[in-house]
Amino acid sequence: MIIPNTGPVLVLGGARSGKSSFAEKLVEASGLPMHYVATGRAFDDEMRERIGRHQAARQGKGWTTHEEPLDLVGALRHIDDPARAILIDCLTLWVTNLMMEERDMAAEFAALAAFLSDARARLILVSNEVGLGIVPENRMARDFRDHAGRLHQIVAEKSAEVYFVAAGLPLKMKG
Ligand SMILES: Nc1nc2c(ncn2[C@@H]2O[C@H](COP(=O)(O)OP(=O)(O)OP(=O)(O)O)[C@@H](O)[C@H]2O)c(=O)[nH]1
Repeated sequence: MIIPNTGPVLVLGGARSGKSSFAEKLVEASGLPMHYVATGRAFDDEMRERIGRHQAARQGKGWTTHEEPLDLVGALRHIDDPARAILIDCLTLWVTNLMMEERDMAAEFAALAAFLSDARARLILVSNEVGLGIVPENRMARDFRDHAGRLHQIVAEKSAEVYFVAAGLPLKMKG
């Protein structure tokens, strides 16, 4: 059975909260061909190892992987199709990559919002909720937290469903 696509789904959570596996289950339950858009970059051995583990976990399950650290909207437009389910993992790494390249954050977020308004594929977007702790000591970390918070509000507004995952348990916040 194919569940109707009512609009994008945003899955938020902390590190190791189980948000990615919850999001993967939503995509698998769609019954549609599954596309994984990774924004992560292998900067060091630890990240290479992590990415390798994720790739191994998806192996043989029918996922098609796309790696796009910066032009997320371009990559999504390229594969947007009503007969596909697309998992975007994750928005906070995209924010990190945009900041590293000193991109215009407001313009990038507006482009994503515009895409979400008319996207045809079933979209599941994963992101880290990073705003719950104490105020970060350095300026860059504070800017990152603020960009992520703004982006989450923009994406949540465009989403049909929003979940917050903690301890492997999803809490539905919208939809
Ligand atoms: N470049 C690239 N990155 C990938 C690939 N698969 C996964 N990743 C990245 O790995 C990241 C997730 O890594 P983790 O830190 O292990 O997971 P997490 O999101 O903190 O953990 P959970 O809360 O359990 O989901 C994602 O945000 C992806 O961008 C891939 O095939 N290529």
